[in-house]
Amino acid sequence: MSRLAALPRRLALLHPLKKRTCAATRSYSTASEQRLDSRVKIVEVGPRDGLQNEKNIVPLATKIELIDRLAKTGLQTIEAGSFVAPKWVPQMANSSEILSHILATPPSSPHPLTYSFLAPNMKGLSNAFSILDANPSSFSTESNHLPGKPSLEIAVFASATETFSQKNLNSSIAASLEAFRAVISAAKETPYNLRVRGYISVVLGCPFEGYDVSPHRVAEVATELLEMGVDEIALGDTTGMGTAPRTKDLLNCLRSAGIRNEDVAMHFHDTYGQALVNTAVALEHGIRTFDASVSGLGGCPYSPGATGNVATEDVVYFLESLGMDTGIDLDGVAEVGEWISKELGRGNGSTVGRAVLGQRKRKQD
Ligand SMILES: CC(C)(COP(=O)([O-])OP(=O)([O-])OC[C@H]1O[C@@H](n2cnc3c(N)ncnc32)[C@H](O)[C@@H]1OP(=O)([O-])[O-])[C@@H](O)C(=O)NCCC(=O)NCCSC(=O)C[C@@](C)(O)CC(=O)[O-]
Repeated sequence: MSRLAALPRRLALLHPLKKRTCAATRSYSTASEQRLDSRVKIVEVGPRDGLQNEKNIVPLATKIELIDRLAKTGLQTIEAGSFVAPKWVPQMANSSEILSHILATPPSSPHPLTYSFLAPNMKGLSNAFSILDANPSSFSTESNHLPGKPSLEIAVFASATETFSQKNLNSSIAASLEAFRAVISAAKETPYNLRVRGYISVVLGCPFEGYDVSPHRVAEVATELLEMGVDEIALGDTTGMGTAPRTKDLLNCLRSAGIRNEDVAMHFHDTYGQALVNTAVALEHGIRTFDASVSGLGGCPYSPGATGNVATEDVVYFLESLGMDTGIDLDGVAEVGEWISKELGRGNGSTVGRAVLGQRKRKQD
């Protein structure tokens, strides 16, 4: 059954549960949720979330090389750009060129590849559509898989707090959700039939409102996005303020609200060094999709003090050490991480990346 066909049943489940309190965490998960599946999906967000905060404009050729190199490491979903207002995030201004490149010369890969682009409003989505219209038959859709042609995904991004929503989108949470409704429905229309991801930022701490972020509010926003038709909710610990107990409480709250683990991705930043601990909590809870950024690049321009996403190399090493299967070549990602760090003139932010490359060098010496 397709995801869309499954939606009404899921919504029928969600509605009566919407007002459940988050205390009701007992025995709600289904047998399939409890089954410990060892396959984990890593969403590489380096080329977008990782680069968007870089002060100096990264050359288009470097961005494209980064995306192409990452696609050869076994990563199957790569967030490649962002159709936002350039005066808000100048670094993402050449996302049209990036999308054009991906469609014109998709990297050869034994795996199907999906590229994701943020679009906060219809203006951003129209800009993405104009590239798709100029390149028909160059991408797969949810309903029409074309061998060797990448799939595309659009991501909208809501917030769990009003202050962050104003700072990031210049609008209230409610107004942003109304704008997303149009984006989601247009993205899903024929001929595009695109997958849509719905981010929720600052779910475990807000740079303006502190630790007091209500998990109930997160569950409400997630429910609204799912009702609008998003295929996945990505929970952003934008500030890295999340801790193990609070990650657990949040996920229990979402479960109580009827949100399925398979509809949830975790997006951890490592500002306080808690990202892998929180990853373990989410994994134990049954989550199987995690965002990460090569060499720990990143930080949100509208979240002062937030540092990078958890490094892809660290997440891969950690998950594989637990017996999980990421399908990613650790050495390959470590090389990309070292390369992009040098290109950006910064240190490699991945502990594992440095260790892997250091060990290789010692062997060679
Ligand atoms: C939503 C707006 C546009 C509202 O911003 P606004 O200023 O209220 O928008 P507006 O409608 O008044 O338009 C202002 C100007 O921008 C243009 N414009 C308007 N929209 C677009 C567009 N899509 N693409 C290109 N141009 C656009 C529009 O045409 C106009 O141009 P002008 O008439 O001045 O020449 C703005 O707030 C914005 O772009 N915000 C994005 C901020 C952002 O990208 N933040 C980072 C991503 S979120 C994140 O990183 C967190 C995440 C996802 O990683 C997860 C986590 O860790 O939490």
